[in-house]
Amino acid sequence: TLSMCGLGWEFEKAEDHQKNPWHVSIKIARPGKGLESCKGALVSEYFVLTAAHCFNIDDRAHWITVDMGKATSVNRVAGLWSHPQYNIGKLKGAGIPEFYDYDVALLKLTQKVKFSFDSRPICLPCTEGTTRALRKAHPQTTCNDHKRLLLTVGEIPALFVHEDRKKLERKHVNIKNGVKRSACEADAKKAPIYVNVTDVKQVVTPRFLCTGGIDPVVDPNTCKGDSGGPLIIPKGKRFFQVGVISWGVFDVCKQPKRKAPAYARDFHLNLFTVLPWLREKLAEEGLGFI
Ligand SMILES: CO[C@H]1CCN(Cc2c(C)cc(C)c3[nH]ccc23)[C@H](CO)C1
Repeated sequence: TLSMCGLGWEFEKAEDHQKNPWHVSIKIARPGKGLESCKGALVSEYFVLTAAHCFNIDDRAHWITVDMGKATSVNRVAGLWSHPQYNIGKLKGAGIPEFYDYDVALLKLTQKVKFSFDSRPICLPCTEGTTRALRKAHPQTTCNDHKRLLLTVGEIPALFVHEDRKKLERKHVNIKNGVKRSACEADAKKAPIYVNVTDVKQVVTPRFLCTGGIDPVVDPNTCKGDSGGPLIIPKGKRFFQVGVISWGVFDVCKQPKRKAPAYARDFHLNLFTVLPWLREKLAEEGLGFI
């Protein structure tokens, strides 16, 4: 059966996880070290999409658990694949301690997820599910059509989900994909660890979407703990993932009392820039990449 992606249960009484049935919480329990947590999105029966920086090179799949919100089970992980071009230490030689290019990873679960009210995948770009969800279901619909329809030029209304003590809160932001894009990206240089950055393009590569700041409106910012969660475009009562939350200039959760500065921006890995990798890794998942 063709499972419908990106469908949330919108009734007011619906539970958080029924409204956001793709939202997952990821825990990494490294022996002898603390617990690290990240977020992710269910994208098929076996796979969760998240950020590569949530993991270390020597992390083992069996240290990772995936919680889909239902009190009962947590899911175990059979495999972890970070994007091959992800390398957080790549620019250390240039005095840039953290480099987030290609910050995306896929986790394969040990058991197939039974889709339900609480667990259902989000729509990925350039899949048949997205064509149907965009109600453009004519066979000529191309991957470029998806990009044109979702990543329009200008300020794009989008959202991410912040999890606070098991409560899921939707945060509404604007992707700066037009004239405001360069100002958004320029604020990356205000990050303390980027003091040695001469050209912002060294750290804000073409792989990123930019949100945050106060223009056109004050955008909420991400926290470190939001890493790996989806950046979502709501369209016609369906939800489309266009990005993965990667990094931010200012961690609002670290200084909750302090108002975020105007230069607080957030950067998200643009899924349209890693399609060959997504197609390859998700080839067996029946998503019907176009
Ligand atoms: C460029 O320098 C910064 C890089 C990352 N930042 C941490 C961080 C990560 C890792 C991931 C997400 C989603 C974040 N949202 C807000 C902060 C934040 C710190 C600043 O807090 C240093």
